[in-house]
Amino acid sequence: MSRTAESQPDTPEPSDTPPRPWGDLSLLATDIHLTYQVRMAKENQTRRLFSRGGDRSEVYAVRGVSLAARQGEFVGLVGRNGSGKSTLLRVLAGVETPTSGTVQASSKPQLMGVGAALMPHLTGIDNIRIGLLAMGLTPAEVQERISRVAELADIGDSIRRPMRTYSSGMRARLRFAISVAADPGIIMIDEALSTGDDAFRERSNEAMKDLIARSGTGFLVNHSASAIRELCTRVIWLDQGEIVEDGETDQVMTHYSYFMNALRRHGEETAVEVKSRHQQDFAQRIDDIRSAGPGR
Ligand SMILES: Nc1ncnc2c1ncn2[C@@H]1O[C@H](COP(=O)(O)OP(=O)(O)OP(=O)(O)O)[C@@H](O)[C@H]1O
Repeated sequence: MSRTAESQPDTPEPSDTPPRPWGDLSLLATDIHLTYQVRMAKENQTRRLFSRGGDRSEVYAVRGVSLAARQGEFVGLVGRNGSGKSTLLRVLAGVETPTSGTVQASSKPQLMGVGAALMPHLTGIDNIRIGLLAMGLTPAEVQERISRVAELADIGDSIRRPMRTYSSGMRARLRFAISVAADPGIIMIDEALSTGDDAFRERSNEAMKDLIARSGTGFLVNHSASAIRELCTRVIWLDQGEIVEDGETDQVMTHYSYFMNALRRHGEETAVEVKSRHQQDFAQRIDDIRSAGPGR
């Protein structure tokens, strides 16, 4: 997998604005496949127990995904359980290596919570300091942003207590606040926004929108259709590791909820028919674009 940081040209441009060889493109993934090797437990027929040492098998988690994301886009990844959303997100973030395919990004993606490995014996404030330093901020920048992080996390006086005394929700809120404060060009979030009460959800949604408005790019995995509809400008629907449809939020979410309803009410066979129709339409749109050639 190659990961490309934005490169500087040999000759400086006359303007103060640094040139962007990437234009407004921020991430490009090409033909990503990821297969996990798993060992199946062997059933002991007499004792009805499972033991190690069974056959090896493969789980095909991501199959031939290609996508491009631009600045200002907030991309939602949706799909039923096990469809490959989290695996794809980790590959795009560079924390998991695909079996084949490439991911290139204009800046290092920040998978929420990964850059800031929080330490249980340190206070919230110390964790903010260390987390922001670990994500590449200077000590002066850290000092300037500490209060903003504490405000967004909104965990009251607990910010001065050791992290080991926090509830899991408080930890998730602190992690989220640290990740956003680092102002990453590309942020990736897996479910975390569902943590917390309505007030926190509102504040965190606002913080995300601000980040994207400042030319960031976001990716969000979330099972809540309302969170996806509220935040995402575009949605990618995955099933069995493949893209079914990639497009405008309202359209993809309408098709996806139709598929999920079919699955609940009529079972797999009918749902797969619904999915195939949308997948074929999407493939046809891509073919049409390809045969029309580049626009002007
Ligand atoms: N570390 C792993 N080892 C083996 N198989 C894995 C591993 N992680 C994920 N898988 C499998 O890969 C497939 C995709 O999993 P993934 O977690 O990406 O799906 P998901 O769409 O995020 O699911 P969910 O909505 O349930 O969180 C599933 O079949 C899952 O069982």
